Amino acid sequence: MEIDKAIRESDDRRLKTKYDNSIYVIRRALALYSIEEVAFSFNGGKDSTVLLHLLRAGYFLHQAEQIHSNGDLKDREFTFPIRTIYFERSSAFPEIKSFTYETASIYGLQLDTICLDFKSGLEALLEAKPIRAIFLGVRIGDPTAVGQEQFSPSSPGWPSFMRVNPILDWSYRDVWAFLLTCKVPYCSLYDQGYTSIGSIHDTVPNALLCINDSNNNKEKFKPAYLLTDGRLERAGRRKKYTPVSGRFPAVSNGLRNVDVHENGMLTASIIAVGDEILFGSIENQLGPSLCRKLSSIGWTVSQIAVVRNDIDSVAEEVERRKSANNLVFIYGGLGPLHSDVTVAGVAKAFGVRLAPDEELEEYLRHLIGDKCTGDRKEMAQLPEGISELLHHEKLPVPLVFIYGGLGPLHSDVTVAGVAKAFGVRLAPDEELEEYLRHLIGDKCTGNRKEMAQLPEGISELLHHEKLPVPLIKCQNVIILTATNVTELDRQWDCLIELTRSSDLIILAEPFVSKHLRTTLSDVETAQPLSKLCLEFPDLYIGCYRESRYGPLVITVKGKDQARVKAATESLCNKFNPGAFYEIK
Ligand SMILES: Cc1cc2nc3c(=O)[nH]c(=O)nc-3n(C[C@H](O)[C@H](O)[C@H](O)COP(=O)(O)O)c2cc1C
Ligand SMILES: Nc1ncnc2c1ncn2[C@@H]1O[C@H](COP(=O)(O)OP(=O)(O)OP(=O)(O)O)[C@@H](O)[C@H]1O
Ligand SMILES: [Mg+2]
Repeated sequence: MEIDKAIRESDDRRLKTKYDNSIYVIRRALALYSIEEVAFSFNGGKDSTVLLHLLRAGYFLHQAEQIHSNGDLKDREFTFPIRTIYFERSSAFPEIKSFTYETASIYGLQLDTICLDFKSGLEALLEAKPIRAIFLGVRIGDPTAVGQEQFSPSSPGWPSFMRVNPILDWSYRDVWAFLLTCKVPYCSLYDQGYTSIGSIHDTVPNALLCINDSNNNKEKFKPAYLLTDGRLERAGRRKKYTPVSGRFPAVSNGLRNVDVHENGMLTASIIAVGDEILFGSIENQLGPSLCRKLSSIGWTVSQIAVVRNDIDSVAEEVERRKSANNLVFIYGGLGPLHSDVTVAGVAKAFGVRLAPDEELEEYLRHLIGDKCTGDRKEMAQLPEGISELLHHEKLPVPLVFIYGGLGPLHSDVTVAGVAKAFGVRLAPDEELEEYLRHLIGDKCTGNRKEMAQLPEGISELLHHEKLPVPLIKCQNVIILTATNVTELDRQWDCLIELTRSSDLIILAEPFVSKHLRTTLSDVETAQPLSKLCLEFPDLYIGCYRESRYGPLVITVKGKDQARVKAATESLCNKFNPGAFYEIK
């Protein structure tokens, strides 16, 4: 098969992995459902074009296996029997319509054109045909992908079928790598700067691909595959799509949209995650250091909180802080350990699930290598809520009464089939995983994949050449990976450098402050200080003692140097000369 050959001959390892995983999902689906029970939802878009070729390759391999021809099946003997459904809309681009029909004719697709809306169309289709599973070209990052897995039952209120999403974890870059490597035709709109296609009413070419042609004053656009940052894929989609994805930069860099606090101050909150800090075993050194850094760029820190390594504690704190502050910084609890719950806590605070992020995984692959493949975890899944393990000391792995088709291969579908028969999903089973750990060892812990999960739809990676792994930003929450002050210094410098090119953190006017020291008692200073606060409501006026009966230090802080000076003079004038002296 041409596609399989093109991928095998390519030296793009990442693409090979994506391809293999998708083919695995397709073959699994074809093993679970008969050919009459599956359908392919095709609309001429780039994602469904990728899926078409994957399905053809997957079906070819499936059929070759079925007829034991050891792959001898020739391309020319090959027909593609999977029913293909196309919801035609009057608002679709003519180029999309014509590409869909041309493609159907080139590849001999059995195209069912449906002119109803999705839901009614599916209801009618499922009534007329025995379809139980539909392949879709949905990818993580699509607004409709939220909450979906590779196999996801249709939503409540929709007719009942299984949504199969073989390219759920493909990135924009993967899609183009595939289409270009396999040299397959795609809709001409993508060569005119369209990067994701909705209807004629909501889609324009992506402005990020615009080349200004000064000669004839006309806008020209580069082809879609030249868009380097896939997160900007939907920048040409208007209305409906614009505000949905947190990954869309107009929103994710949205600090400018966040209301500045009542007094014109930008406020940040700091959350440290660490049982050890609460036990008193280690000090929270990053908090004070971060306060100084934020203060140096004119920000006010409203709170430093320390929370336990516990998802709910993190989630509660983040939820409370994110709406009350322009930015929240969180650190600690990051990594593969059981106590590393920060990212999950942030996801929970935003009410989204954790989803695999390939870009982050790619960074982690460079950092921690290829050791972890996660097979064991995949095998350790059982039908949820109905499974019981039957232990016996003579059995290395406990029994579940059924045999054959058990293991990590694509043809090992028995457990999934049982789950399906009971209408429940497969869920990880820790007990079984423990047995498998003893049996097949610890080589495959899937740590890297686990660490490469991010809150879905709201995460953005902040790259900087000086950082081995990018920082993570979930809307207005920045996750710092620093574990000591030196690492924090480096990460902070990178954040500030990124800010200069992309408005990440607003650099506010810096504070001006004066510190006055006095040996006057606090009883003597209390009233004049209260009056001073009323006179200068725009300034921060605070005091602290160096010891219970020792000198008092008064701080006057604000953004206007003249006001700070006036306030300190006013205070000094209320007392005898020499009662206060300024300290640094
Ligand atoms: C075959 C198929 C199955 C779908 N199943 C669901 C579903 O189960 N739940 C749901 O909310 N939307 C479902 N949708 C709708 C899509 O999630 C989504 O609304 C649509 O693709 C967005 O496209 P639009 O912007 O053109 O409306 C389905 C769409 C298709 C084509
Ligand atoms: N009108 C439609 N008819 C059939 N399937 C559709 C239709 N609209 C969406 N789909 C299904 O939903 C998937 C996701 O749609 P989406 O618009 O995100 O991707 P695409 O159209 O393939 O590519 P692009 O992101 O470039 O528009 C499609 O791949 C297809 O499987
Ligand atoms: Mg589309």
